[in-house]
Amino acid sequence: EQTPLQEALSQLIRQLQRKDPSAFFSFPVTDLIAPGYSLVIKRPMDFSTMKEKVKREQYQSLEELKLDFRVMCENAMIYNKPETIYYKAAKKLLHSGMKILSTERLDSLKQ
Ligand SMILES: NC(=O)c1ccc2nc(N)sc2c1
Repeated sequence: EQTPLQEALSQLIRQLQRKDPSAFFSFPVTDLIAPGYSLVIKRPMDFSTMKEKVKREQYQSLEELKLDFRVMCENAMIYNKPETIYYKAAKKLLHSGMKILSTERLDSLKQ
């Protein structure tokens, strides 16, 4: 029952999640584990929310998924100090994820 776009986006999220082995980005960050998070971060994002958006067909394009992915990583680099494992994981995830989501890579898959 998934559209081709939903199928493609689900596959990309699976690939991105493999780059987050500690699962720091699997679920919404709570104020319980991250004091004051909801005061600092205006646009929370995580992989479970992205998957829900795919399911509800709330992404019209790959670009929109890329935006949420970037926001998710940047949130972690705003809230967490540079010396933390969360900041470092976010920086690494952003770089590896942007390669996975790069259009030239995806175009090459289409040919
Ligand atoms: N994605 C994040 O920014 C993140 C994830 C997990 C986590 N656990 C903590 N104790 S602070 C924290 C922050």
